[in-house]
Amino acid sequence: MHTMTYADTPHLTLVTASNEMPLLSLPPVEPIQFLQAIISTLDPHHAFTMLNHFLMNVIHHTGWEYYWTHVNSIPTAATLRLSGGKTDRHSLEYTLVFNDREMGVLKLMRGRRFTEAEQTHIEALIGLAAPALHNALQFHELNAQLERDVLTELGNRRALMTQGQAWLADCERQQRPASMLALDLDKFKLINDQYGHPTGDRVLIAVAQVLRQVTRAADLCVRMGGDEFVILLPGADIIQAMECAERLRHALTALVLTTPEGQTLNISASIGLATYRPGYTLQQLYEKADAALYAAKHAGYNQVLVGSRSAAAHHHHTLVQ
Ligand SMILES: Nc1nc2c(ncn2[C@@H]2O[C@H](COP(=O)(O)OP(=O)(O)OP(=O)(O)O)[C@@H](O)[C@H]2O)c(=O)[nH]1
Repeated sequence: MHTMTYADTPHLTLVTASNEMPLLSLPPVEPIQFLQAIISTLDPHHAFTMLNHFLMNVIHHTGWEYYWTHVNSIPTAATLRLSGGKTDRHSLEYTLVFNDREMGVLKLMRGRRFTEAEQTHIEALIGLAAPALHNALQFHELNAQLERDVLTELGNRRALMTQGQAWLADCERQQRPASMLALDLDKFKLINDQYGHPTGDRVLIAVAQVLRQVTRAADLCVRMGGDEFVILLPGADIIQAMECAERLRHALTALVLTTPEGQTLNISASIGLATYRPGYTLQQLYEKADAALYAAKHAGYNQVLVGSRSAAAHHHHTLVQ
Protein backbone atom coordinates (compact mmCIF):
# COMPACT_ATOMS: atom_id res chain seq x y z
CA MET A 1 0.00 0.00 0.00
CA HIS A 2 1.28 3.43 -0.84
CA THR A 3 1.18 5.70 2.15
CA MET A 4 0.83 9.40 1.61
CA THR A 5 3.46 11.36 3.51
CA TYR A 6 4.10 15.04 3.93
CA ALA A 7 6.80 14.79 1.29
CA ASP A 8 4.22 13.59 -1.24
CA THR A 9 1.99 16.54 -0.62
CA PRO A 10 3.39 19.46 -2.56
CA HIS A 11 0.94 21.95 -1.11
CA LEU A 12 2.17 21.40 2.36
CA THR A 13 5.46 23.14 1.69
CA LEU A 14 3.48 26.26 0.97
CA VAL A 15 1.60 26.11 4.23
CA THR A 16 4.77 25.81 6.23
CA ALA A 17 6.67 27.99 3.79
CA SER A 18 10.06 29.29 4.80
CA ASN A 19 11.77 32.61 5.13
CA GLU A 20 11.94 34.03 1.62
CA MET A 21 8.21 33.83 1.27
CA PRO A 22 6.12 36.49 2.97
CA LEU A 23 3.89 33.85 4.50
CA LEU A 24 5.39 33.99 7.93
CA SER A 25 3.43 37.09 8.71
CA LEU A 26 0.30 34.96 8.56
CA PRO A 27 -0.67 32.76 11.45
CA PRO A 28 0.29 29.15 10.68
CA VAL A 29 -2.19 26.36 10.27
CA GLU A 30 -1.37 23.05 11.84
CA PRO A 31 -1.65 20.79 8.76
CA ILE A 32 -2.44 17.55 10.56
CA GLN A 33 -5.16 19.17 12.60
CA PHE A 34 -6.52 20.79 9.46
CA LEU A 35 -6.51 17.54 7.51
CA GLN A 36 -8.05 15.57 10.34
CA ALA A 37 -10.84 18.08 10.64
CA ILE A 38 -11.59 18.17 6.96
CA ILE A 39 -11.48 14.42 6.32
CA SER A 40 -13.71 13.74 9.30
CA THR A 41 -16.85 14.47 7.33
CA LEU A 42 -18.53 13.41 4.11
CA ASP A 43 -21.07 16.18 4.29
CA PRO A 44 -20.05 18.90 1.78
CA HIS A 45 -21.61 21.65 3.87
CA HIS A 46 -19.65 20.57 6.90
CA ALA A 47 -16.44 20.15 4.89
CA PHE A 48 -16.67 23.65 3.38
CA THR A 49 -17.59 25.18 6.72
CA MET A 50 -14.54 23.52 8.22
CA LEU A 51 -12.27 24.74 5.43
CA ASN A 52 -13.56 28.27 5.91
CA HIS A 53 -13.17 28.06 9.64
CA PHE A 54 -9.46 27.37 9.20
CA LEU A 55 -9.13 29.96 6.44
CA MET A 56 -10.83 32.59 8.58
CA ASN A 57 -8.15 32.23 11.24
CA VAL A 58 -5.60 33.12 8.61
CA ILE A 59 -7.24 35.65 6.29
CA HIS A 60 -10.16 36.87 8.38
CA HIS A 61 -12.63 36.88 5.52
CA THR A 62 -16.23 37.66 6.37
CA GLY A 63 -18.12 35.34 4.05
CA TRP A 64 -17.88 32.51 1.56
CA GLU A 65 -19.93 30.85 -1.10
CA TYR A 66 -19.49 27.62 -2.89
CA TYR A 67 -21.42 26.61 -5.95
CA TRP A 68 -21.27 23.69 -8.24
CA THR A 69 -23.14 23.52 -11.49
CA HIS A 70 -21.91 20.37 -13.08
CA VAL A 71 -23.01 20.24 -16.70
CA ASN A 72 -22.70 16.49 -17.12
CA SER A 73 -24.34 15.66 -13.89
CA ILE A 74 -27.87 14.74 -13.06
CA PRO A 75 -30.27 17.54 -12.13
CA THR A 76 -30.56 16.72 -8.44
CA ALA A 77 -26.83 16.64 -7.81
CA ALA A 78 -25.95 19.22 -10.42
CA THR A 79 -26.58 22.24 -8.31
CA LEU A 80 -25.07 22.56 -4.93
CA ARG A 81 -24.89 25.95 -3.29
CA LEU A 82 -23.42 26.48 0.11
CA SER A 83 -22.51 29.64 1.94
CA GLY A 84 -21.49 31.08 5.27
CA GLY A 85 -20.89 34.49 6.84
CA LYS A 86 -21.79 37.60 4.93
CA THR A 87 -20.95 39.01 1.54
CA ASP A 88 -18.48 41.88 1.24
CA ARG A 89 -16.85 44.22 -1.25
CA HIS A 90 -13.73 42.28 -2.24
CA SER A 91 -13.91 38.73 -3.40
CA LEU A 92 -11.66 35.99 -4.65
CA GLU A 93 -12.89 33.03 -6.67
CA TYR A 94 -11.19 29.69 -6.92
CA THR A 95 -12.16 26.97 -9.33
CA LEU A 96 -11.62 23.77 -7.43
CA VAL A 97 -10.00 20.98 -9.39
CA PHE A 98 -9.11 17.50 -8.28
CA ASN A 99 -7.64 14.86 -10.59
CA ASP A 100 -8.43 17.13 -13.53
CA ARG A 101 -12.06 17.19 -12.55
CA GLU A 102 -13.74 20.49 -11.80
CA MET A 103 -15.50 20.51 -8.47
CA GLY A 104 -17.06 23.95 -8.46
CA VAL A 105 -16.16 27.45 -7.45
CA LEU A 106 -15.31 28.76 -4.00
CA LYS A 107 -15.72 32.49 -3.43
CA LEU A 108 -14.20 34.25 -0.46
CA MET A 109 -15.25 37.74 0.55
CA ARG A 110 -14.13 40.51 2.83
CA GLY A 111 -13.92 44.32 3.08
CA ARG A 112 -10.19 44.58 2.25
CA ARG A 113 -8.25 43.32 -0.73
CA PHE A 114 -6.55 39.98 -0.42
CA THR A 115 -2.75 40.23 -0.53
CA GLU A 116 -0.60 37.98 -2.67
CA ALA A 117 0.76 36.25 0.41
CA GLU A 118 -2.75 35.52 1.54
CA GLN A 119 -3.66 34.15 -1.84
CA THR A 120 -0.72 31.76 -1.73
CA HIS A 121 -1.84 30.65 1.69
CA ILE A 122 -5.42 30.15 0.58
CA GLU A 123 -4.30 28.11 -2.43
CA ALA A 124 -2.17 25.93 -0.19
CA LEU A 125 -5.03 25.19 2.18
CA ILE A 126 -7.47 24.55 -0.65
CA GLY A 127 -4.91 22.23 -2.22
CA LEU A 128 -4.63 20.29 1.00
CA ALA A 129 -8.37 20.09 1.39
CA ALA A 130 -9.07 19.14 -2.23
CA PRO A 131 -9.11 15.31 -1.82
CA ALA A 132 -11.44 15.53 1.19
CA LEU A 133 -13.74 17.99 -0.58
CA HIS A 134 -13.75 15.71 -3.60
CA ASN A 135 -14.80 12.73 -1.45
CA ALA A 136 -17.58 14.71 0.18
CA LEU A 137 -18.87 15.91 -3.19
CA GLN A 138 -18.73 12.39 -4.63
CA PHE A 139 -20.67 11.12 -1.64
CA HIS A 140 -23.25 13.85 -2.13
CA GLU A 141 -23.63 12.93 -5.80
CA LEU A 142 -23.93 9.23 -5.01
CA ASN A 143 -26.67 9.92 -2.49
CA ALA A 144 -28.49 12.11 -4.98
CA GLN A 145 -28.34 9.28 -7.52
CA LEU A 146 -29.79 6.85 -5.00
CA GLU A 147 -32.75 9.17 -4.62
CA ARG A 148 -33.36 9.60 -8.32
CA ASP A 149 -35.67 7.68 -10.60
CA VAL A 150 -33.50 6.74 -13.56
CA LEU A 151 -36.28 6.78 -16.19
CA THR A 152 -37.94 10.10 -15.40
CA GLU A 153 -35.18 11.86 -13.44
CA LEU A 154 -37.70 12.71 -10.75
CA GLY A 155 -37.02 11.74 -7.18
CA ASN A 156 -37.89 8.18 -6.20
CA ARG A 157 -39.57 6.53 -3.21
CA ARG A 158 -36.37 6.87 -1.24
CA ALA A 159 -36.28 10.64 -1.92
CA LEU A 160 -39.79 10.94 -0.54
CA MET A 161 -38.83 9.01 2.56
CA THR A 162 -35.63 10.91 3.27
CA GLN A 163 -36.86 14.39 2.41
CA GLY A 164 -40.61 14.15 3.02
CA GLN A 165 -40.52 13.74 6.78
CA ALA A 166 -38.17 16.69 7.16
CA TRP A 167 -40.39 18.86 4.94
CA LEU A 168 -43.46 17.98 6.99
CA ALA A 169 -41.62 18.79 10.21
CA ASP A 170 -40.66 22.18 8.72
CA CYS A 171 -44.28 22.91 7.82
CA GLU A 172 -45.43 21.93 11.30
CA ARG A 173 -42.81 24.14 12.95
CA GLN A 174 -43.66 27.08 10.73
CA GLN A 175 -47.38 26.38 11.14
CA ARG A 176 -47.78 26.14 7.40
CA PRO A 177 -50.13 23.68 5.75
CA ALA A 178 -48.88 20.83 3.57
CA SER A 179 -50.62 18.44 1.21
CA MET A 180 -49.85 15.34 -0.76
CA LEU A 181 -51.13 14.10 -4.11
CA ALA A 182 -50.93 10.44 -5.10
CA LEU A 183 -51.32 10.08 -8.85
CA ASP A 184 -51.68 6.96 -10.95
CA LEU A 185 -52.19 6.80 -14.69
CA ASP A 186 -55.47 5.28 -15.82
CA LYS A 187 -55.20 1.88 -17.49
CA PHE A 188 -51.56 2.32 -18.24
CA LYS A 189 -51.22 -1.40 -18.82
CA LEU A 190 -53.26 -0.99 -22.00
CA ILE A 191 -50.76 1.55 -23.35
CA ASN A 192 -47.92 -0.89 -22.80
CA ASP A 193 -49.94 -3.72 -24.33
CA GLN A 194 -51.10 -1.71 -27.30
CA TYR A 195 -48.03 0.36 -28.17
CA GLY A 196 -45.17 -1.47 -26.47
CA HIS A 197 -43.06 -0.90 -23.41
CA PRO A 198 -40.74 1.76 -24.97
CA THR A 199 -43.78 3.92 -25.75
CA GLY A 200 -45.01 3.32 -22.21
CA ASP A 201 -41.65 4.59 -21.00
CA ARG A 202 -41.97 7.71 -23.14
CA VAL A 203 -45.39 8.33 -21.64
CA LEU A 204 -43.92 8.14 -18.14
CA ILE A 205 -41.18 10.60 -19.11
CA ALA A 206 -43.78 13.00 -20.55
CA VAL A 207 -45.88 12.70 -17.39
CA ALA A 208 -42.82 13.58 -15.30
CA GLN A 209 -42.31 16.69 -17.45
CA VAL A 210 -45.90 17.76 -16.87
CA LEU A 211 -45.47 17.22 -13.13
CA ARG A 212 -42.41 19.46 -13.12
CA GLN A 213 -44.14 22.14 -15.21
CA VAL A 214 -47.35 22.24 -13.22
CA THR A 215 -45.84 22.17 -9.73
CA ARG A 216 -43.58 24.70 -8.06
CA ALA A 217 -39.84 24.32 -7.62
CA ALA A 218 -40.38 23.88 -3.88
CA ASP A 219 -42.69 20.89 -4.39
CA LEU A 220 -41.30 17.38 -4.29
CA CYS A 221 -42.31 15.17 -7.21
CA VAL A 222 -41.38 11.52 -7.04
CA ARG A 223 -42.09 8.41 -9.05
CA MET A 224 -43.02 5.69 -6.58
CA GLY A 225 -42.71 2.97 -9.19
CA GLY A 226 -44.65 1.81 -12.25
CA ASP A 227 -47.16 4.51 -13.18
CA GLU A 228 -47.59 5.91 -9.67
CA PHE A 229 -46.33 9.33 -8.69
CA VAL A 230 -46.48 11.31 -5.46
CA ILE A 231 -46.27 15.07 -5.10
CA LEU A 232 -45.65 16.69 -1.77
CA LEU A 233 -46.83 20.30 -1.66
CA PRO A 234 -45.37 22.20 1.29
CA GLY A 235 -47.38 25.33 2.08
CA ALA A 236 -50.46 24.14 0.16
CA ASP A 237 -53.78 23.84 2.00
CA ILE A 238 -56.61 21.71 0.69
CA ILE A 239 -57.86 24.40 -1.73
CA GLN A 240 -54.45 25.08 -3.24
CA ALA A 241 -53.70 21.36 -3.43
CA MET A 242 -57.01 20.77 -5.17
CA GLU A 243 -56.19 23.51 -7.69
CA CYS A 244 -52.82 21.95 -8.33
CA ALA A 245 -54.36 18.48 -8.70
CA GLU A 246 -56.91 19.76 -11.19
CA ARG A 247 -54.24 21.64 -13.14
CA LEU A 248 -52.29 18.41 -13.30
CA ARG A 249 -55.25 16.33 -14.33
CA HIS A 250 -56.14 18.79 -17.11
CA ALA A 251 -52.55 19.07 -18.32
CA LEU A 252 -52.32 15.28 -18.56
CA THR A 253 -55.57 14.88 -20.49
CA ALA A 254 -54.42 17.69 -22.82
CA LEU A 255 -51.18 15.86 -23.54
CA VAL A 256 -51.08 14.40 -27.03
CA LEU A 257 -48.36 11.86 -27.56
CA THR A 258 -47.30 10.37 -30.85
CA THR A 259 -45.95 6.85 -31.17
CA PRO A 260 -42.97 6.12 -33.47
CA GLU A 261 -45.56 4.70 -35.91
CA GLY A 262 -47.37 8.03 -35.96
CA GLN A 263 -50.40 7.03 -33.90
CA THR A 264 -51.58 9.55 -31.35
CA LEU A 265 -52.46 8.52 -27.86
CA ASN A 266 -54.10 10.23 -24.91
CA ILE A 267 -53.77 9.58 -21.25
CA SER A 268 -55.54 10.47 -18.05
CA ALA A 269 -54.81 10.10 -14.37
CA SER A 270 -56.63 9.56 -11.11
CA ILE A 271 -55.44 11.60 -8.17
CA GLY A 272 -55.89 11.23 -4.43
CA LEU A 273 -55.38 14.27 -2.22
CA ALA A 274 -54.55 14.37 1.47
CA THR A 275 -53.87 17.37 3.68
CA TYR A 276 -51.41 17.26 6.51
CA ARG A 277 -52.56 17.53 10.09
CA PRO A 278 -50.07 18.15 12.92
CA GLY A 279 -48.85 14.85 14.25
CA TYR A 280 -49.35 12.88 11.03
CA THR A 281 -46.45 10.80 9.88
CA LEU A 282 -45.44 10.75 6.24
CA GLN A 283 -46.79 7.21 6.09
CA GLN A 284 -50.20 8.32 7.40
CA LEU A 285 -50.36 11.14 4.91
CA TYR A 286 -49.45 8.76 2.11
CA GLU A 287 -52.06 6.20 3.22
CA LYS A 288 -54.70 8.90 3.14
CA ALA A 289 -53.72 10.12 -0.32
CA ASP A 290 -53.38 6.59 -1.64
CA ALA A 291 -56.80 5.57 -0.32
CA ALA A 292 -58.30 8.60 -2.07
CA LEU A 293 -56.51 7.63 -5.26
CA TYR A 294 -57.95 4.14 -5.00
CA ALA A 295 -61.41 5.62 -4.49
CA ALA A 296 -60.93 7.92 -7.52
CA LYS A 297 -60.16 4.88 -9.69
CA HIS A 298 -63.24 3.10 -8.39
CA ALA A 299 -65.39 6.14 -8.97
CA GLY A 300 -64.59 5.94 -12.69
CA TYR A 301 -61.02 7.28 -13.27
CA ASN A 302 -59.78 10.71 -14.41
CA GLN A 303 -60.76 12.58 -11.25
CA VAL A 304 -59.42 14.02 -8.02
CA LEU A 305 -60.74 12.80 -4.67
CA VAL A 306 -59.88 14.01 -1.18
CA GLY A 307 -58.83 11.40 1.36
CA SER A 308 -60.62 10.78 4.61
CA ARG A 309 -59.24 9.15 7.69
CA SER A 310 -61.70 6.29 7.64
CA ALA A 311 -60.86 5.36 4.06
CA ALA A 312 -57.15 5.38 4.91
CA ALA A 313 -57.73 3.02 7.82
CA HIS A 314 -58.85 0.31 5.39
CA HIS A 315 -56.01 0.85 3.01
CA HIS A 316 -52.53 -0.36 3.69
CA HIS A 317 -50.07 0.58 1.04
CA THR A 318 -46.83 1.43 2.72
CA LEU A 319 -44.06 3.78 1.74
CA VAL A 320 -41.40 1.18 2.40
CA GLN A 321 -41.13 -1.54 -0.18
N1 LIG B 1 -43.49 1.14 -19.85
C1 LIG B 1 -43.36 0.89 -18.56
N2 LIG B 1 -44.37 0.25 -17.92
C2 LIG B 1 -44.24 0.00 -16.61
C3 LIG B 1 -43.10 0.39 -15.88
N3 LIG B 1 -43.27 0.02 -14.60
C4 LIG B 1 -44.47 -0.58 -14.52
N4 LIG B 1 -45.05 -0.59 -15.73
C5 LIG B 1 -46.37 -1.15 -16.10
O1 LIG B 1 -47.35 -0.27 -15.62
C6 LIG B 1 -48.57 -1.00 -15.50
C7 LIG B 1 -49.21 -0.59 -14.21
O2 LIG B 1 -50.49 -1.00 -14.26
P1 LIG B 1 -51.44 -0.81 -13.03
O3 LIG B 1 -51.22 0.52 -12.36
O4 LIG B 1 -51.36 -2.01 -12.17
O5 LIG B 1 -52.81 -0.82 -13.70
P2 LIG B 1 -53.39 0.13 -14.81
O6 LIG B 1 -53.35 -0.54 -16.11
O7 LIG B 1 -52.75 1.49 -14.76
O8 LIG B 1 -54.84 0.19 -14.33
P3 LIG B 1 -55.48 1.17 -13.25
O9 LIG B 1 -54.46 1.36 -12.17
O10 LIG B 1 -56.71 0.52 -12.80
O11 LIG B 1 -55.73 2.44 -13.97
C8 LIG B 1 -48.20 -2.48 -15.55
O12 LIG B 1 -48.63 -2.99 -16.78
C9 LIG B 1 -46.68 -2.49 -15.50
O13 LIG B 1 -46.11 -3.51 -16.28
C10 LIG B 1 -42.06 1.07 -16.59
O14 LIG B 1 -41.02 1.46 -16.04
N5 LIG B 1 -42.24 1.29 -17.91
